[in-house]
Amino acid sequence: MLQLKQIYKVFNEGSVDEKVALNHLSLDLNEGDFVTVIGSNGAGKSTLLNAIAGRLIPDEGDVLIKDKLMNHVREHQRSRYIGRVFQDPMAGTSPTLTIEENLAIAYSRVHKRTLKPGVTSKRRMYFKEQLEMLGLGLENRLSAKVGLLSGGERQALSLLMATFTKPDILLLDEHTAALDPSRAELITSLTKKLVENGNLTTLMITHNMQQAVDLGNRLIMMDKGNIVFKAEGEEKQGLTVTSLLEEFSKIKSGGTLSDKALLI
Ligand SMILES: Nc1ncnc2c1ncn2[C@@H]1O[C@H](COP(=O)(O)OP(=O)(O)OP(=O)(O)O)[C@@H](O)[C@H]1O
Repeated sequence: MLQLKQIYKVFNEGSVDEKVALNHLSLDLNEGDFVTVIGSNGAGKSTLLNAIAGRLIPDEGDVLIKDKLMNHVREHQRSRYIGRVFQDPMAGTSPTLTIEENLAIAYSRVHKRTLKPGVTSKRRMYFKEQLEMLGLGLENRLSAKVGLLSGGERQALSLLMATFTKPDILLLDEHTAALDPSRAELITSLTKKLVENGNLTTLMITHNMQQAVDLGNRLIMMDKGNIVFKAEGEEKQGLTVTSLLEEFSKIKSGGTLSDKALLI
């Protein structure tokens, strides 16, 4: 479903600030793979998601979605294939538009040919059904301006907007990190449900080791722009926070390791 071949990205090349953010990274995801992505600050996690989404173009390497080369497909064109949720709950929705209008925009991004002015009653029913899955009562507030929603409600709506069109790839960029613990838990369980229901191929960056262990069927750990540890299948299921920290410790050649090295 997604192939990354030898992706290389350097920032500020030739200057004292030169930084290799992605160092010939390769990754192959099958349909329905749910990969949690961990790694310390500056490891290249967000750059990886930006390269997939087309927000930045790698200096070298290929990005393929469903065997189609994406290197020259711009970010707004790739949004047909890719759903993305950011850390900031304000980032994925328009506050001055209603819940229904926000959903209509997300819908039309994918169903371009079916775009009609206004929201038809059939489509409104569909939006209501989708909102019901969130369990937050938003299906009864279709005409409410999104700016009036709480951070958690807004992030749930962003998640729904990124998933209900069944994108080929779902990118989650620390999407629970800015929420209080109970809301973060809600968004985590919604993520699990929506990804499983849609069998969505997903990459989720997190600094929460427990979340990285609990969610998904694969895990990758990044360091210095490349993948330094990966687990899948039974190995992934058997991972614990302690075993992950031990792996990281080994990779960092025996340095004293605290949770902080990965969490911060
Ligand atoms: N636009 C940019 N210009 C210059 N340097 C950048 C840019 N974007 C990222 N970098 C650098 O590339 C490296 C990788 O950054 P990236 O944001 O991908 O890391 P990350 O693993 O997502 O980190 P964090 O967990 O802190 O979000 C960092 O050293 C960062 O400073």
